[in-house]
Amino acid sequence: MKETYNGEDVLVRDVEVQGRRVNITIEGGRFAAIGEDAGGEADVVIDGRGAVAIPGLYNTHTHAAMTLLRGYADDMILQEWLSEKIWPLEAHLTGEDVYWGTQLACLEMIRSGTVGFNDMYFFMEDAARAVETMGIKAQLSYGFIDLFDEEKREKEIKATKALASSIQAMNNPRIKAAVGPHSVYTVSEEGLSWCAEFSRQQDINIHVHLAETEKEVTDCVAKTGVRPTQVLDRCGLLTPRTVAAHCCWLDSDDCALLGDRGVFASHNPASNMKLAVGRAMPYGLLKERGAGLCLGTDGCSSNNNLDMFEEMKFAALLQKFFWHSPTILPAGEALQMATANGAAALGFEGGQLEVGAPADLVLLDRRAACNTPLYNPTSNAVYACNGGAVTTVLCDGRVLMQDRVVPGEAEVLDGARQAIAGLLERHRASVSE
Ligand SMILES: CSC[C@H]1O[C@@H](n2cnc3c(O)ncnc32)[C@H](O)[C@@H]1O
Ligand SMILES: [Zn+2]
Repeated sequence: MKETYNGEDVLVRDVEVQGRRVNITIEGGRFAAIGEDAGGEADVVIDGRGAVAIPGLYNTHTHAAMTLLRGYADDMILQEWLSEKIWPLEAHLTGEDVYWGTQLACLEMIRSGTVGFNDMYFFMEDAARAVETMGIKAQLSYGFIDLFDEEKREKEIKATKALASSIQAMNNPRIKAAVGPHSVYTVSEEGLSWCAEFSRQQDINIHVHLAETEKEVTDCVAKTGVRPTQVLDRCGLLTPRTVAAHCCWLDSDDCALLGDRGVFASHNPASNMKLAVGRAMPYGLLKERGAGLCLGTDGCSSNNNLDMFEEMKFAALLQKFFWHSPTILPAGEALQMATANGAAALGFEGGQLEVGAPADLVLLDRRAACNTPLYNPTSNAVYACNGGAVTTVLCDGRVLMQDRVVPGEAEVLDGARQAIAGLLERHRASVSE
C-alpha cells in the first residue's frame, strides 16, 4: 500500500462533529485544532462538506488472517467447528498466506473505519509486514497453544520470543508485540505462567480468550477445582495490560476479579451469537466492578466480517435482549467501547477527537440514507449505519482511504485470492494422500 501521508500537515475543511460544522487541522500526525476558526496552510486538504466525523475505531479481538477462511465452515458448534474444520485447514497455512490474509483484513478494516486492532494468530512476523504495508496500527501476538505438552511449550516459547524481537527490530510505533496464550483449555498452567512472566519482563500486553463457553468453565472446574478466571489469576495473567476476549460465562466473583485487576474485557457479540455460546457478557456487572470494556469482531470465520459498526450495534442489542434491559449499553457507550476504550486496551493513545490526540479520524457520508435524518450522530453511527458509510480514514494523520479509494486495493484482493487457492489445494492434496 502506498502511503499518502509522510509527515504532511492536513486540513479537513467544513466537517460536522457532534452537530457543529468545524475545520480540523492535523500537524505531526496529531489533531492541532478543531473549531470554526481552525485552518491555515496545509499540505493535504480534505473537503469535509457532506461528512460527519467520528474518532477511528479499534478492534480489540480478532484473528486477522482468518479472512481467508470466511464462509469456509458455518453454523457449527464451537468445539466441532474448530477441531473438524478450522484447525485442519489452518495446519496448511503458510507465512505468505498470513501476509495476504492480514492485508485483506486490514483493507476491510480501513474500509469500515478501523484504525487499530488486536490480533492473535500464526506467522505473525508476516502479519506484521502486512500491517506495516497497510499503514494501520496493531498489537500482534503469536497464538500460544502447548496442549499441555512440554515439548510443544518450548516451541511456543521460542515463537513468542522471536515475534517480540522481530517487532522490536521493526521500530514502528504503530506495531506492538503482545503475548497471546490462547485459553485455559489449550495452554498448561506452566505455559500461562511463562506468558505472564514474559509480559512483565518485556513490558508487553497480554491477549487471551476467557470464558467463551459454558463447557470451558465446567471442564476447567472439573480439572483444576477453580474457574478459568481464577486459573488466569493464579498464573499472573490478569493485569491492566490484559485483554480478555469474550468473557461470556463470568459469575459475579469473576467480574469483581477482572475489575480489581484492571483487565479489559473485549465483548464479541457477533461471534458469540453465531456460535450460540448461550450467554452474553455480563456488561452491567463488569462495568459496576470497574473492568475495562471494549469491542472485538473475532475472526472472519465466526463473524463473518470485521465491521466494527455492526459490532457496536450487535453489542448494544445483545445486551438489551439478553439482560432484559432497554437502557443497558446505550449508543454513546458502544461508541466509547469501540474508540477510546479500545485504544486504551491496546496501549495506544488514539480513539479521541481532541486537540493533542493522535489524528485517528473517520468520515461518514452525511448524505447517506443511514444518516438521514441526523438528530443524533452517535445514534446514527451505532444503530443506523455500517462500515459502508465510511468514506475517508486517517490513522495517526496518514490518509489511508480518501473518498472510498484505498491505494493498492486490487493488488491485495488478487494476492488474497491466490493465497486461498493455494491453501485449499494443499489441504485437498493432504486429504487425498
Ligand atoms: C492460536 S491462534 C488463534 C486460534 O484461535 C482459533 N479461534 C478462532 N476463533 C476462535 C474462538 O471463537 N474461540 C476459540 N478459538 C478460536 C483460531 O482458529 C486459531 O487456531
Ligand atoms: Zn478469538
